[in-house]
Parts: sequence; structure tokens; C-alpha cells
Amino acid sequence: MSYIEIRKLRKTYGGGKPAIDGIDLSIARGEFLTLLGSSGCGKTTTLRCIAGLERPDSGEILRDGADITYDQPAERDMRMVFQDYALFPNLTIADNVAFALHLKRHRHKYNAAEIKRRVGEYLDLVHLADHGAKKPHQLSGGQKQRAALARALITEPDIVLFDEPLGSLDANLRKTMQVEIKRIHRHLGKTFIYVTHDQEEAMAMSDRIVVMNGGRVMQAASPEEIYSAPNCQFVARFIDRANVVPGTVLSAADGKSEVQLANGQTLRCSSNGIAPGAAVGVMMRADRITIGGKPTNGANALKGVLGERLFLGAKHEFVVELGGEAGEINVFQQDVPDGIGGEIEMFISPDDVRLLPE
Ligand SMILES: Nc1ncnc2c1ncn2[C@@H]1O[C@H](COP(=O)(O)OP(=O)(O)OP(=O)(O)O)[C@@H](O)[C@H]1O
Repeated sequence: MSYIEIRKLRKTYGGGKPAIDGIDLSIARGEFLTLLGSSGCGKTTTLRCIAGLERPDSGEILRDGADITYDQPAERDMRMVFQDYALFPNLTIADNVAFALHLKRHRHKYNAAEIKRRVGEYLDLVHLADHGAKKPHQLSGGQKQRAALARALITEPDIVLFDEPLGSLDANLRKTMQVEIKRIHRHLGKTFIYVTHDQEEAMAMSDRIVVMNGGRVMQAASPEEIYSAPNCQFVARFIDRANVVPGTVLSAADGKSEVQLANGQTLRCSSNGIAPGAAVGVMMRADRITIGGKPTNGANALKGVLGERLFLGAKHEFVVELGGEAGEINVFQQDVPDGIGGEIEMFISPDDVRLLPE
């Protein structure tokens, strides 16, 4: 039995379409789980139902097998970290962090000396030891989010919920805070449930990612699996904009297939259980395709016309026109091949060609 079990959770606001439409999820104790999807897909609603801030219409949420679906938020031993920090502007950072320890349900556990010691410990954990006496307006965005994190962690909740906590920080600070949150997760070993629309952030931080769309779970798997073995075209495209070219399966035997792309070229790949004759999306990650050079043993060859080149720093992104209904694909490569505007040859291993059902 997993730690948190969510079954057929549904929530509709007003009379419209369901915000979440039958969410099933199992979450292990100590896991770092990320709900990932574009705006409006139901991530925040799912998180708020787990926190008890929203009442689902139906379905259930179990914790260690006990039904907590309609428990009050304060009874859940969970704390939430929000994008806008929600710090009290008139209190010092130390008093903000200490705040929860003064609440009725925690008050009996701590005397003044213990509160001071704990506040010091948690300010230290988030690298704010020297900022306890300041007011929130004297801190940067990243420091405010660290203070909010310390405030959430100080009561040692079993589950910490994050709703786009880094959404208002610039790109560099986001990266630093991602590393910090990951470090704190490893250090504390608590269950972290994290919401973001940023797939890079989800990939970098999570033990497991739940890709959501239209109020439903599309795939729940490790970042590696979501990246290399998406279960549908939506997930493939959502994660790092995979190339998905229309094609038809020509043959399938012994787990191996041949697929014809919409421009007539054929590729070898694994069959992924899809029968001959089926229309499929053929996924090829941009970083698994090589333009030019010598093919490795058994690689597929593919022809196209080399188009735009975008310099991305560590690599280039090339747009290659495959022709006909096959459209364009993107290829990541460090070096710049000859022949922009001309026909080129590309190579991809059969293991890197994945068939996805229509
Ligand atoms: N309080 C509310 N009243 C009415 N509709 C709501 C409310 N909260 C969310 N919704 C709607 O429910 C759907 C899911 O919203 P939700 O906030 O869960 O999505 P999200 O994936 O977290 O999106 P975002 O990243 O934009 O926050 C959306 O269509 C949204 O407009």
C-alpha cells in the first residue's frame, strides 16, 4: 500500500467542464512527485484537494489507508508553499518562520528557548541565518521563497506541497532554488508534492512526474521514462518538443517493426506492440539524430533538406525538412554540418525510434 492513494478524484467549479476528471495516483512515502502540465490542466486543483483547501465532488484520498478526503487542512500534517510567499509583511523573517509554532495545535510542544533554537536551525537550512531580524520587504525574491520554505518546514510536516513556488523568480535564481529544494528534500526525507508547468524544472527535480492534460493523468513515471518512453503523442510533444512524424507500420515480428514515414522513407524500430497497418506517430528525439558523419552499426539512414540553424550555446538546433506529409523535424547537434539548404543524410538507431499510437 502506498502512502497517499488518490482514487477517481473529480472536481467541477460551477457548472463548467471538470477541472479534474478522475485522477488516480499513488504516492510513496518520501517521494518527490511533480504534477506537470500547461495552464488550466488541473494541477493546482489536485494539489488543493490533497491539502484539503478544496472539496472534491467525488473520489477519495487515502493516507496510510485512512480516508482523509474531507478532513480539515489543519488535521492533515501537510504544509503548502505558494508562489507569492504569503509572508506576513509586518513580522521579521524569524517571526514569520516561528509563526506556526505559536499556533494552538503546536504551542504546547515548544518553550521560548526551543522555538529560538528551531528557528535558527531552519533559517540555517535555507541559508538565511543572517537575515532573521529583517522584514520581508528587505529580502530578494529568492530569499523570501527560502523564508517561506523554512516556515513550511519548521513544524516538520510529513508532506510538503508546492504550488509553482519558483514562478516569479528569474531563470538563474530558479536553477539555484531547484538545487536547494532538492537538497532539502534529500536532507529531510519528507514527501514533497510539487506543481509546475515547467518541464525542465520537473525533469531536474522529481523522482516521478505526473503529466496532466485536461483534468486527467496522461502518464506517471520517472523523468527518464517520461523522456525516452512517453506513452502517447501528447507526452512526447510536451516533454522537450519531441519530433513526432506521421507514419504507418509496415511489419511487426519478434518485437521489431518497420515503419513508413508519411514521405515514403522507412525506418526500423521496436514494435511497441503495435500491429502492421496501424497509423502511428513516429517519435525521434532531436538529440538522438545525427546529421552526417559515419553511421553506427545498424543505424537507420534518413534523408532531408537542412533548413534553419539556431545557436543555443552548448549546441545548435537544426530544422530539417523531411518532405511531403512528414513535415519538419528538429535536430540538436554541437557541430555545424555542411550544406544548409541542401539535401543531407541523418542517422538514428532503431532503439531511438518509438512508435506511439494515434
Ligand atoms: N476557483 C475556481 N473557480 C472556477 N474555476 C476554477 C477555479 N479554480 C480553477 N478553475 C478552473 O479549473 C481548471 C483547472 O484549474 P487549475 O488551477 O487546477 O489548473 P492548473 O493546471 O493549476 O493551471 P495554472 O497553472 O494556470 O494554475 C481551469 O479551467 C480553471 O479555470
